[in-house]
Formats: sequence, C-alpha cells, structure tokens
Amino acid sequence: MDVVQNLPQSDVVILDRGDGTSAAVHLHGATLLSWQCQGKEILFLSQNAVFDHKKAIRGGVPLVFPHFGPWQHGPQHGFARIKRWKLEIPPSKDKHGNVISAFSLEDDEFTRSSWEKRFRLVYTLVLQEKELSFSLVVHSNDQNPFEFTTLLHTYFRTPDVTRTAVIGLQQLKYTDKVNNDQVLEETREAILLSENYDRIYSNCPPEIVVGRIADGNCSAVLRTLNFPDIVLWNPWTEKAKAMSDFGDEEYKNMICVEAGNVSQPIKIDPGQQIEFTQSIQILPAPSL
Ligand SMILES: O=P(O)(O)OC[C@H]1O[C@H](O)[C@H](O)[C@@H](O)[C@@H]1O
Repeated sequence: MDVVQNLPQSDVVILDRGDGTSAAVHLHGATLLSWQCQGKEILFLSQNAVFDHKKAIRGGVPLVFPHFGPWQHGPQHGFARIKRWKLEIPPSKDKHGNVISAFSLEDDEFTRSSWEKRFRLVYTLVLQEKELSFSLVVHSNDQNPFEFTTLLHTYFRTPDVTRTAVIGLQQLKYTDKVNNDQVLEETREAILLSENYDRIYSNCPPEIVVGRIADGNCSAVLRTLNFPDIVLWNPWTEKAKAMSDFGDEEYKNMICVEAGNVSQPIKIDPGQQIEFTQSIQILPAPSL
C-alpha cells in the first residue's frame, strides 16, 4: 500500500469499507492496484511499477481490451490498460456496507487511430467483506459487428510461488505459449509452478481455487461468467530480468491467474452489450 499512498490523489480512487477491507484503483487503465482484505494484501504490485500515465501498470489487475497478446493494430494487450478512464460512480456504500464504484471508457481519436470501432466500456467493482466482484460491460456503438478479446490480468501476491496451487483445471486442454503453442492436457489436480509459465487453459469451469496466496494462509475462489479461459503466467528468472518494471526476484512473490475470453474472439452486434464477470472470494485457509 506504500506505493499507492505516494501516488497523486487525483489518480487513485479508494473503496474503503472501514473494517480493514479496501481497494485502490488507478484511473490509468482503471487498474486495480491494491485489495486489502481484512488487513491482508491480496494483490502483487511490483516495486518497479511505472506510474507515468503511459506504460501499463505492472501488477494489480490491468484490464485487457480489445486484444489479448501482441496486436497488429496497437499496443500489446490493447489500449484499455493505458488509457485514462472516467470515474462513473464514485465509491458509495450500499445498505449492507458493500462499496461500489464504476469506471468508463469510450472510443476517442486515439483509440480510433489504431482501431476504428465505436464502443463504451463500463467496469464496476463491488467490495464486500471477503469478496471483490468485477463486472465489465462492453457496449457497441458501432454500425457494424466487430470482434474483440478481453481479460482481467490478475496478479496474486504470494510468499512463495512454488507452493501456490491452482486447483480446478485438471483434464483441460491448454496452449503452452512457452512451448511452441503446443496444445496439451493438464494432468494435475493442483498445479504448482517451477518455471516460466504462459498457458491458456480453455473451456474452464466457472469456479477455480488459488491456494496459498497473500500471506500464504488464505486462498482465493475465483468465479467467472463469460470468461471461459484462464491464463497462468509467471515470467520466472530470465524473463523477470528482461522486464524493466519488474524486480529480478519478484517472480517468487506473484502468480497471474487471468480470467478471459481470448481463445476465440467475441463478436458484438451494433447496439449490443455483453457482460463479463469475475468474483474473487478469500477463504481463511491455504486450501492444500
Ligand atoms: O508484459 P505484459 O505486456 O504486461 O504481458 C505480460 C504477460 O501477459 C499475459 O500473461 C501473457 O500471456 C504473457 O505472454 C505476457 O508476457
């Protein structure tokens, strides 16, 4: 949270339940920077993250739209994570004490210079006592159908990535991006990382578990709707060293578990809107 406290207040929106549970969102990319759940930080944010209003923020939950991965029309992972979003609904408490806030992004000259589509995104966060829910609604204002991919690039914090297990992907097919895009089948019930991972699991169930996150004594239950893919990523030693906004040793303390719709582009019709959701519930048990 230190990094977040030192940022200009005009850049950061704080959702605070007042009970040790809070979240901070940077308007650059509507990037969720921090989520303190009952006093525990759940997300990883690099000590070397750059806040220059240009580069994507390394950590938290950057939002990928309209393209996941290298993009012929524009920046890797699209422009949503490097655009300044508008605060649509300032943080407000409902009668249950949950805090809601929403952000929006529309096409403009910059987005149309690389991608000539008319769209509006509304991204809503609801902070509950032990759960954070994310809703992304993509509205098409275009006259023609268009296609896109999208993903929530969640960086979980962990004291030891080699002991952080991802559970719920057994028997699924995955594309191994560090192994010539080979399509393989996951055999393990609990996936533990011990090297550079960059895999796209497809046809995922609506619920998976990430065990031993935050301080290592809790786990996250990730529930999704309209996000059939899960990307698992950790750069490990060599790729960590090659990233200027990531510490050489920080790979030990993070795992990206990214819910998305990336294997197949989504087609949206004129006037249509499509909602994608993820919720993360924190359980006070390591799960293994
Ligand atoms: O460095 P970035 O553009 O933020 O991308 C970081 C990573 O994002 C995803 O996890 C992709 O699957 C990886 O291939 C990529 O390296």
